[in-house]
Amino acid sequence: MTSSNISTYQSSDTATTMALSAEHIIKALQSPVILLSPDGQVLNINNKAQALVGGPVTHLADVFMLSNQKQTLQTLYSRVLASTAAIPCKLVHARTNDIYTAVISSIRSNPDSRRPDAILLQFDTRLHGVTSKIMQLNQSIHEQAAIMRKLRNEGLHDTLTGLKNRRYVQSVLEMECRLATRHKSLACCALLDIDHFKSVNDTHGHNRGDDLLKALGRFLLSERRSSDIVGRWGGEEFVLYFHDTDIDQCFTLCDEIRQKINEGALSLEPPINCTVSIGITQLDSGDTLSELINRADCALYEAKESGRNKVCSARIEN
Ligand SMILES: Nc1nc2c(ncn2[C@@H]2O[C@H](COP(=O)(O)OP(=O)(O)OP(=O)(O)O)[C@@H](O)[C@H]2O)c(=O)[nH]1
Repeated sequence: MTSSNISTYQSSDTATTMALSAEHIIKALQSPVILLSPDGQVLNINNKAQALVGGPVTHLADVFMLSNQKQTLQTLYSRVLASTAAIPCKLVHARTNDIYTAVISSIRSNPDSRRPDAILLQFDTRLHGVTSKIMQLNQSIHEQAAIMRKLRNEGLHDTLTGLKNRRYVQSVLEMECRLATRHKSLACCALLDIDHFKSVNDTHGHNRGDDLLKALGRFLLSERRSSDIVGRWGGEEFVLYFHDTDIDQCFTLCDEIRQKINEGALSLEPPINCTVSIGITQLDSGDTLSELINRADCALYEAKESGRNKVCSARIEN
């Protein structure tokens, strides 16, 4: 499910915010998870759940029925709406007749609210430990919902490039660091800096410098996979965050970006010669945001010092 699908869901603004903010958390979980609206509409589904149900799905009832014929999914939803505790259930896949064990629980941004903002369905073949994982996820969603509300007030975007701004990326990466510690997730962070940007301003003027920054922003967005995060870190520096990506894959992705920029992919008219240097690092369990960024920054420094127009990778100290 893409964020654009999610944002078309209009019935509850809070549910939409939660679905968006839950996206990273749900993706990081090791078991199949579906986030539902209170009427069973699918707001978010992670890759593991998609593999289980056989592809994207818009409504839970399209794929599953309850294994107990006397109940309907609607009665299950009613029980969940009335309860704050997780409820175990068994679902039958309508196409394969396979039975799945799952836990379904309500998510409330306000614990006093009678109606939940969303419903979480987590499948588990072992079931052991699922409830505590749901508690963690609920907590994370609440933390994220609070951050998202704060960010909404303060502005999420960089006004020049339209990319996510530094404050937004910092908040999201802080959350990613906490999740990585809990769930051992695989991810990489990159800092990208335009080479000799001062001389672009000096030679072509500040407005053309701005045009270059905007073109680079557009290009980075076009190169981004749907799960990646791209933001302007400041000045002529950009930050990229890649989920489910190890350091070798990150190197390949970033070196492709570097090469394309070197070959004129920014399509400015009239053209401006531009190269970039990139420092990359893999997220390490227990990382703080500043540790992660410092490593990427050291690698960027190395790329600049060793001649620019290259990608350098930071090693994690043991
Ligand atoms: N046009 C424009 N220039 C900016 C903006 N933000 C920062 N800059 C300029 O970016 C330049 C950065 O220069 P330096 O930090 O010396 O770096 P550099 O010239 O890119 O050199 P290296 O990074 O070492 O390759 C400065 O001249 C800033 O004024 C902006 O929003 N628009």
